[in-house]
Amino acid sequence: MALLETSKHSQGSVLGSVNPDLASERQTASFCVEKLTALLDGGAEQTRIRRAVGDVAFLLHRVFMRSISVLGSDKQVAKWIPLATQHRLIGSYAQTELGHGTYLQGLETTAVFDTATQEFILNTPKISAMKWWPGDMGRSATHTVVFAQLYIHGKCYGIHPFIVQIRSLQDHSLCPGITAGDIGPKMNFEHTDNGYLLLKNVRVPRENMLSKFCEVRPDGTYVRQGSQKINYFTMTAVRISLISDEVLTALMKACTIATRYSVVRRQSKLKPGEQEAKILDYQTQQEKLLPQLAAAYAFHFTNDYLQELFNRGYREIQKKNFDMLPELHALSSGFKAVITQHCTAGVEICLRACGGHGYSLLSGLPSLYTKILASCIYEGENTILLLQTARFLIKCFMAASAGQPVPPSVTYLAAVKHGKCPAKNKVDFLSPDIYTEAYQHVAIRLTSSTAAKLQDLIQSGVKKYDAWNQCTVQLVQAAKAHCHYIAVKNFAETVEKLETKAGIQKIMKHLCDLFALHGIFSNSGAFLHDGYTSAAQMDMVTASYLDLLAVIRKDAVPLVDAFDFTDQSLNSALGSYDGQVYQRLYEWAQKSPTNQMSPAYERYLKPLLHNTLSKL
Ligand SMILES: CCCCCCCCCCCCCCCC(=O)SCCNC(=O)CCNC(=O)[C@H](O)C(C)(C)COP(=O)(O)OP(=O)(O)OC[C@H]1O[C@@H](n2cnc3c(N)ncnc32)[C@H](O)[C@@H]1OP(=O)(O)O
Ligand SMILES: Cc1cc2nc3c(=O)[nH]c(=O)nc-3n(C[C@H](O)[C@H](O)[C@H](O)COP(=O)(O)OP(=O)(O)OC[C@H]3O[C@@H](n4cnc5c(N)ncnc54)[C@H](O)[C@@H]3O)c2cc1C
Repeated sequence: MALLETSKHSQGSVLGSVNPDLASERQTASFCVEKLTALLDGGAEQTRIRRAVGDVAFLLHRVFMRSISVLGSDKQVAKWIPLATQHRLIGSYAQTELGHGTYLQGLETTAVFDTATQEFILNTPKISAMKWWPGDMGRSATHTVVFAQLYIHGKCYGIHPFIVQIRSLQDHSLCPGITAGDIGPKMNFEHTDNGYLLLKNVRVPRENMLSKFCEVRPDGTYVRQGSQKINYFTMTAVRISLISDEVLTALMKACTIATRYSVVRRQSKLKPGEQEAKILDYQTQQEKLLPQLAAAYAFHFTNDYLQELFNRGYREIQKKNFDMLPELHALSSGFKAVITQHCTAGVEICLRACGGHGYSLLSGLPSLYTKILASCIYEGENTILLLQTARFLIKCFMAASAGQPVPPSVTYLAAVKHGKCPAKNKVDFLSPDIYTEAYQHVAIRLTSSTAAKLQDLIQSGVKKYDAWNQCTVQLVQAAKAHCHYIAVKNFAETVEKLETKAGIQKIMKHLCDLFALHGIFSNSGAFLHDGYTSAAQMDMVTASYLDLLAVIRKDAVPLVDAFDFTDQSLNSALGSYDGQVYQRLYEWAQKSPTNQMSPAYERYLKPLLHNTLSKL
C-alpha cells in the first residue's frame, strides 16, 4: 500500500489542523510526554539520535551478522562483519529445513571435513534436508550461515554454523552446487523473500566454520569450549532482540493507532442530551485498549531486564564462563513466547476495537497483525520454547528443594509458600508487594505441583520421556506463570526507581498496577485455585482494576504519543498525529489501486449489462 502524504514528524500535520477531539486530550496530560519518550529511549540523546536516523529497516541480514558476532572467531568477525555492515554482501540465516524446524538434532544437511583439501563439503542428502524458510534467501542473499551436521573421519559432532556464498557478487547468479529460490506466497510476510536452498557438493574453506567456541584443526582434531548448545546461542541473542525490534514495536503502534482513533471516533449517546461520546469514554473500550498499553510498557521494561542479563552473560561467555547460559536460555525462550503471544493477541484486540475501519488495510492494523503473528512461530515455536523454560524450572525446583544454589531468577522457588493473600480491601491490591506475592504464589504452585506429578508418574513406573509428555500442558502453564511473575516484579521494581518529578513515576505506577491486576482479573482461576485468594478478594481486584481504567483513560493519548512514532512509520489513516481520520480515509481510498477500472468490467460486466440494456 502506497505511503501517501503524511507528516514526517510525529508532531506535525499535513492537513493543517489537529482534530479538536484529539487536541483536547493533549492538554490534560498528567506527565511530561517528552520525558517519557526519553525514558523509553534510554535518554534524551538516544531520542535525538533515533529521530535523526529514523526507523532502521530490519533485514534478516542482522541475524546473519549476529551469528557471526556471537559464534565467530575474532578473525572471522574482522573479516565478515565490515562486509556485512557496508552491505557488500547480503546475509541470511539457513537453519530450518523442509523436514525440521524445531528439532535441531534432526537437521539433515551435512558438512564433511576433507583434511586433504582443508575444506568442508556441504550437501543436502534428501528433499527433507532442503533449507526452507530462511529470510532473504529467495532472491536477495549472497551469503548465508548454514547449520549442518559436522562429520570428521565419519564421526558426527552435531550441528555447526558454516558461512556459504550462494550468489555471485558480480551478477547475482547462483554459485556452483547451489539451487535456491522463493518458497512462495505467505500470510502477508511479503517484505521478506523467504527461500529454499539445496547444496550439492559445495566446498567451503576450513576457515568458514564459525569457530569462537568450536574448531576443527587442520588434522581434523575437533576442539570445543562450553556446552554443545553454544551453537544455539545466536537464537538466544535474536530472541531477546526480536522482542524489542519487531514485537513490542508492533504492539506500541497498534495501541497508538487504536487509542488516537478512539478519541476521534464518536459513536452513540453516553449522556442523554449531549453529543455522541468518544468511544474511549466507554468502559468496555477502555478495558480493551488500556491493558494492552500497560503491557507494552511492562514488556519494554522486561526487555531492558533481559538485555542487561544478556550483556552480563555474554561478557562472562567471552571469558569462557558459561554458567549463565542455562538461565539466559530459559528466560529468553520463555519471554520470547510470552511476549510474542501477548503482543499478537494485543494487536488483534486493537484491530477489533476500531470497528470496520480497523479491518481496512488503510488503518495499518491488519498488516501489523499478520506480520506479528509469525513471531509466535519463528525463532522457536512458542510451545517449544515454553517447554525449554519449564525444563529449566523443574531442574531448579529439584535443586532448590535439595538446598542447592540456583540462579537468581528462580531463588523464589525455595521461598516459603504463603497460605493466604493478606489483602483486606481493594486499595491493598494497589500495593506491588501484595500483587507480586500473588504472582509468586501461583508460579511456585504450578512448578511444584507439576514437579510432584512428574515424580509420581516416574515412581509409578512410567518412563521418564512418557511422564514428561503427560505433564507438558501443565509445564507450559508453569513456564508462563514464571514469566508473568518476573514481568510484574520487574515492572514494580523499575517504577520504584523512577524519578518522581514530571509525573512519570505516578503514571508508570498506575500502568504497573493495571498490568498486574489485568493478569489476575483475566486469569482469576489460577489465583483462586488453592484458596490463596478468596472470592471476596477477587471482587476487590475487579473493583481496583476497573477504577484504574478511568484513571489511566485521561492520559491514554499522551501515553501513546510518548512512543513517538512518526505518521510515516505508523502508515495509518486512523492513527496519524493530527487525528484527521475521515479526510485521510477518503483521500487514501480514492488513491487506492482498487479504484482503477477493473479489467473484469470489459470482459464480464459490460457484455452482461449491455445484454440487459437491450431487454429493458
Ligand atoms: C541483533 C539481532 C537483531 C534481530 C532482530 C530480530 C528481528 C527479527 C525479524 C524477523 C526475523 C525472523 C527470523 C526467524 C529466524 C528463525 O526462525 S531461525 C530458526 C529458529 N529455530 C529455532 O528456534 C529452533 C528451535 N529449536 C531449538 O532451539 C532446539 O531444537 C531445542 C528445542 C532447544 C531442543 O534442542 P536439543 O538439542 O534437542 O536440546 P534438548 O535436548 O531439548 O536440551 C539439551 C540441553 O540444551 C540446552 N539448550 C537448548 N537450547 C539452548 C540454547 N539456545 N542455549 C543454551 N542451552 C540450550 C537445554 O536447556 C538443555 O539443557 P539441560 O536441561 O540438559 O541442562
Ligand atoms: C515468517 C517466518 C520466517 C522464518 N525465517 C527463518 C529464517 O530466517 N531462518 C530459519 O532457519 N528459519 C526461519 N523460519 C522457520 C522457523 O524457525 C520454524 O518454522 C520454526 O522454528 C518452527 O519449526 P517448524 O516449522 O518445524 O514447526 P514444528 O516444530 O513442525 O511445529 C508444528 C507443531 O508441532 C509442535 N511440536 C513440535 N515439536 C514438539 C515437541 N517436541 N513437543 C510438543 N510439541 C511439538 C509445535 O508446538 C507446533 O504446534 C521462519 C518461519 C517463519 C514463519
